[in-house]
Amino acid sequence: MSFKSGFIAIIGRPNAGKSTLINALLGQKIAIMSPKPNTTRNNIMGILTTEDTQYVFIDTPGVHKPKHELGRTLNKNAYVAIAEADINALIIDITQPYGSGDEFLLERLRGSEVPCLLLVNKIDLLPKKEVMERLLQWQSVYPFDEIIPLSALKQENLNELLSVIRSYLKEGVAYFPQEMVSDHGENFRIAEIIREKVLFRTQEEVPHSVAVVIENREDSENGVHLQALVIVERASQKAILIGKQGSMIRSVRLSAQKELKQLLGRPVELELYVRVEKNWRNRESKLKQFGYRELEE
Ligand SMILES: Nc1nc2c(ncn2[C@@H]2O[C@H](COP(=O)(O)OP(=O)(O)OP(=O)(O)O)[C@@H](O)[C@H]2O)c(=O)[nH]1
Repeated sequence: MSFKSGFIAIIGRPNAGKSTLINALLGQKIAIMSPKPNTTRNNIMGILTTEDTQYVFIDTPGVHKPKHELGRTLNKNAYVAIAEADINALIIDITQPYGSGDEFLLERLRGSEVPCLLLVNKIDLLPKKEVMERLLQWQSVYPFDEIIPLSALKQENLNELLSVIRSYLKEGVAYFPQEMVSDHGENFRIAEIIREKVLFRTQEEVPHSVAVVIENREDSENGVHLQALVIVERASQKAILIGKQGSMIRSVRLSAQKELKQLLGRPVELELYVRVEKNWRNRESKLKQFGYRELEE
């Protein structure tokens, strides 16, 4: 059988399940996931290489109405992924009604000449009959090349999805070595895991105001010593994040430490510091410093 390869942009509104899907397809955590919208802030490649195919999935930030410079950068990066992909895969949360956010994304996709798939996610949450009704509605709003119902969380229909994607890929060589699973290095994944632990423990504006930067890393025979900065926008957010007698930051630290030990396969000692950087989401220099680069179109 001939070898095929290509880039598949996974796009969708915040919370549709993009990161969950990519992690499920790869069988490991490439991108953090949370119930908070706009969890993903970078385009992250998840690379799956099988005997006959290399799938390069691009997990993109959820497209939304931006309120900050950060939000504008996130949207822009999703559009760059659309423009560069060999296949666009729009993922939707079937439990959410069709709305202006979807229309906005479809407008973007209309300009693209590559195949466009609709991935209908979270089918585990609705009765089959209702899933069918909603599929028909979606069929009427856009000429998708394929519509694939699935559950990223319950890992339903994922093999079917891979074989459909393969049928649209062109013959070609592998872009990346077989063992490579992501374009982001280990320190990126470490910072993201810490941020995920914060997201799960905070509400409203706090999760959106947090960035994590690895300040120092020392690897030794005994394990890994990490110092990380957790950045927030206001002193009141810093107080929330530290918690009563440091209880919140301690809980974040312990939970992150546990997962990092698994990721690195060695003992991990994590130190966390909370710092206020006023209004960082609107400051270009800070966005760059914290790793949120705007991609070139
Ligand atoms: N029931 C159910 N929940 C799902 C499914 N897929 C994802 N979720 C949940 O939906 C939430 C959002 O998932 P993510 O994968 O973080 O979504 P995302 O599209 O990457 O989100 P952003 O990064 O905000 O753009 C999480 O709480 C997931 O557990 C699914 O198939 N079924």
